[in-house]
Amino acid sequence: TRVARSNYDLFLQHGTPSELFDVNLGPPTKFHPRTSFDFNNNNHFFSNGPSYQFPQFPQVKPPPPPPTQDPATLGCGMAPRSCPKSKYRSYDGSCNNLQNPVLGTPQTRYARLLPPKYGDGISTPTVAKSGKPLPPARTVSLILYPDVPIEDPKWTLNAMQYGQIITHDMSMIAGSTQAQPHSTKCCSPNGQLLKFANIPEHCYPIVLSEDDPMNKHANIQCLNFVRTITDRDRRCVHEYQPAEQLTAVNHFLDLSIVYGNTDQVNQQLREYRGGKLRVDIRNDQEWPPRNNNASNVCALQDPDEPCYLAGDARVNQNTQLTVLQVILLREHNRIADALSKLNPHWNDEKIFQEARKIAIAEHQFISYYEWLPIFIGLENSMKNKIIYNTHQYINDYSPGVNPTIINEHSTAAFRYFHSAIAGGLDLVSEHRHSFGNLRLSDWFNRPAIIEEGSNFADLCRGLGTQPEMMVDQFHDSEITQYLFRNGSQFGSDLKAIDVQRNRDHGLASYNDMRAYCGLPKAYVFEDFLDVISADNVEKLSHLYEDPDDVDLTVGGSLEAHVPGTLSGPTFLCILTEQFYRTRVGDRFWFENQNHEAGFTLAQLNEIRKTSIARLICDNEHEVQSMQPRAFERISHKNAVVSCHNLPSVDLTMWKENNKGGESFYPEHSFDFSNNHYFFKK
Ligand code: HEM
Repeated sequence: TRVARSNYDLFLQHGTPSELFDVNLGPPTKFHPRTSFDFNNNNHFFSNGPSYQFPQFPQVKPPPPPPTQDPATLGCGMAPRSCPKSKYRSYDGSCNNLQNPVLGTPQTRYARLLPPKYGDGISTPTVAKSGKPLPPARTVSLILYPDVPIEDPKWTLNAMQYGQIITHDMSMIAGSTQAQPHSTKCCSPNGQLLKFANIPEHCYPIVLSEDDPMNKHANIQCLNFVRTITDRDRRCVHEYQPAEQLTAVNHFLDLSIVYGNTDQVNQQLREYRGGKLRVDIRNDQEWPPRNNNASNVCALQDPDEPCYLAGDARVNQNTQLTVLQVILLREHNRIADALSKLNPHWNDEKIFQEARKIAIAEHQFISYYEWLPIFIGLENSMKNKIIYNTHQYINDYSPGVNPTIINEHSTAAFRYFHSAIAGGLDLVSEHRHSFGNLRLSDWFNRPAIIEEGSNFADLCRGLGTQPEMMVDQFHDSEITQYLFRNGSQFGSDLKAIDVQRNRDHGLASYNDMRAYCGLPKAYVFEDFLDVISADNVEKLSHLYEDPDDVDLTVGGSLEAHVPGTLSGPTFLCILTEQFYRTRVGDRFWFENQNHEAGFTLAQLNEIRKTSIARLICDNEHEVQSMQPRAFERISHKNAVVSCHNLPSVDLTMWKENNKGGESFYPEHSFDFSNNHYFFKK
């Protein structure tokens, strides 16, 4: 059967609620209206802006940091000297906001919705109200996040995996690779606690109790944990200003995972011919180039195994993440090939930038129109002006909206979806028969597996066939006992890390964030019963001394979901705020009407035909069929069809001077980067 209309067309036709997403929308969500969020509150981003009003002024005087140094040498964001007039994004996100060109660039601070809650008011990890330590992160993980495997009835592993693509595009805590073991060792090589005097700077190890299964079976008492680098570490703050963590990548949703976050990385990735990105060809297929630093980046068992180089350092972290990175890389080259055939007079730079612009737009479209409605709800996304039901431009860019990634979003709310991770990856044939399964922890940082036999196609089909795990409080032990185990019996625990990271970043408490998001403040543990089950409230009351002590990561993850979404109200409020800012704070957002940098309306409506299903089909020739909505499980309403029958972006709309549509590229006559074209005429 031919699927005549794109997912977006169906969405337009059905409006809200849509058959397309087939969600139970439930009653309208109630949370803090976004408009009352105080943008000025976030002005700590601007290092020269007003400093914090935080509730408890330091109870313990921290050692003063060394004198402020020139940020140019150490980071914390440096404004470019000037912003060249360009119709394309920079790689580092600079000059996206012309009023504040450094906004959204790598090595700058995360934003915050609420002031931090450090132990000493300045930088040490959060402690209980009483001053005592909080319950150990690993204990919290063992009690609240056990492995109870429940498959999601509706959504595929693809939905989980694309989520990780989106997060990697938006942020990465500075100082960590989030993959390979950190070079700073906070525990002895055999997992013992170090003597206090021997613990390196920035260590905040996760301590295991005596009855911990890892301790009992392998005598492991300590898991490595290195604190995120802050503006204080980089010495670009004043003496008593509370620490703000830095993110290593640019904040925009701009496929920086493919193109890199700096000019230097981008240069390493480009072929400089035909507008293409560098690839290695093996078995007639395109693979990312080799990483020259393989022994440090990957966990190779044989030095000849591939270890990839991409725009993002985490590309090799897990098998299915690498699969989607390869698909996105191939998509760029596929578009570049098509554009150079259509416009043989374009040079490498022109083809590269136009292909990049199209690939980014497809990615923004898939992220916002296919992925977000599942995770934060269709109605919620529309109501909050995150997506629109239109064939027109959407001119909502606002330079006053800060596109910076919010700490509460990346360190707590967005990590909630770690729950959807599956511990085994299905290998699936063209007939959708699952004939094998790879263990996640066998292949962390070992991407070679995707090149073996027909694995790449089998994994692509697996992404669209295998269900993701239910988004709930349960987590697969592949990530809570075996994370990055690299051949050892045990590894690390991602949930314990998430809880520890919450405290490392001094996030506001769950209770304060609840109140910020419009839920009543809790005075006793029972007050949490409005959104958290009695069983979990009881567990919280045993773990924590006071309702104000409950970590945001923990409380938020136990809330009942808002109908039609995969999140409770507190996380939903944070996620909604972030995705609003990411869209409206991006001058190059694909739906903006921008005579210089945007698309023609005809091109924009081509972009709106793309889908995750077609993206995979177009970039792995052995995959010949796919269900139209590949974040959704196969069913009679979403049956597998031939790839050719899935709607696709017609790239002939990018043929210059195409008389069929509108007048394309009218700006060319003023664009000096293209003056060979101008003068030729
Ligand atoms: C197999 C899949 C995944 C693995 C192995 C994984 C692993 C990790 C690891 C090791 C970290 C760094 C932890 C730290 O040191 O603080 C991290 C961070 C994070 N993860 Fe995942 N993750 C996966 C999937 C996902 C998914 C599906 C999402 C959301 C949809 C997600 C969201 C995040 C976020 C937001 C961060 C913080 C990013 C930042 O540094 O700002 N992850 N993950």
